Amino acid sequence: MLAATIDAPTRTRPVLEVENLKAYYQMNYFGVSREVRAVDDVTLTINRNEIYGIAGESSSGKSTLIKTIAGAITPPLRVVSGSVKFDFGGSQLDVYARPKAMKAARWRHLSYIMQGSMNVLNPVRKVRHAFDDFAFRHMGLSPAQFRSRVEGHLKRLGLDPRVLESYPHQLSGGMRQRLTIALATVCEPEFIIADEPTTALDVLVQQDVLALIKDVQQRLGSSVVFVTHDMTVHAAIADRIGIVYAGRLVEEGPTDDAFARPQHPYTAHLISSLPRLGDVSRRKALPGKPPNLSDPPSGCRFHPRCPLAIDRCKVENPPLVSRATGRVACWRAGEVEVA
Ligand SMILES: Nc1ncnc2c1ncn2[C@@H]1O[C@H](COP(=O)(O)OP(=O)(O)OP(=O)(O)O)[C@@H](O)[C@H]1O
Repeated sequence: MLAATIDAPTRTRPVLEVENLKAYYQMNYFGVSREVRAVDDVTLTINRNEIYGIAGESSSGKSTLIKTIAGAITPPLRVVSGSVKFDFGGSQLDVYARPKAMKAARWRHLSYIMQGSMNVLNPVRKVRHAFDDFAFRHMGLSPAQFRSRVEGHLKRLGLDPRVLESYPHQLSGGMRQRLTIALATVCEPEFIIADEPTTALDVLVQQDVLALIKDVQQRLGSSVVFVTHDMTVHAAIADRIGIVYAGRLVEEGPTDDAFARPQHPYTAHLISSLPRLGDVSRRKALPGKPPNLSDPPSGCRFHPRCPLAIDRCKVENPPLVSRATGRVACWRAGEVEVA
């Protein structure tokens, strides 16, 4: 389906609604148990036909959030409360109320591009087996029709179908990542989840892979949610961006707005740490370290590192409230300057 055929009300129809989601790692060390609150009360909505980027530094909970959205959780991770609901063209899917339905929806309606392409490409089998193993049974086609569909899909994505006869180790990292994207999209899913889709690729290949994600998203009219700590990747493809700090969503809005007018001091910090052409001055590092998520700070979790913190921030957790173009959780929202 082409994006151009999607009318405006359909485009703004939510395809995913996450409400008050809490997902914790239940750890037990020598009889002492503790919870790592990696996703702590996250509420967000993703619309049809949009690319939503989740940003934040390492260990902020980005991967755990999208794993939880994908229903791909295993112990010690546990969903403590909240809900994740998809609406695939009128058919509702409540991920944690009906986990079996989620299994059936994978690949067909929803695909998940995990970190590292080798996870889905078996090193000792030719690439075509990955397509046979993951996609064939979801497409209701004869083997010959399936093969022709896969080859057509690869060609549309600028890939030579002969690559199906290669072993993963014969291909470059960029090619393997392109194949992972082709694999994740061959069933034309409405929703694509990607974890660090371009990390470990060099800059030029990275641009290629980003263009491919954008192209396939537009071609299918699907929604994409992806995670990366790299703000330049968000700037390149995300329509909207959600900033996560210590397991919580602290700011969300259209990417251009978030970059031009960040409302949260943490967003401002992420943006001001980006290198700028011709600017050789040293970027100011944020003091301190990201908090321990089994014992996070009281009030606003960012307060120990925040240049604008006031007493209220130490005791009261700021709610995520709507602003003109997005949402922000900060008692001093809007008083921020990008250095
Ligand atoms: N399997 C696990 N068991 C226990 N704790 C975990 C596990 N995986 C992640 N965590 C913890 O959960 C928190 C969030 O980790 P997560 O990987 O979701 O962050 P992230 O923002 O995706 O980081 P990165 O960018 O480094 O991948 C961290 O404190 C991390 O140590």
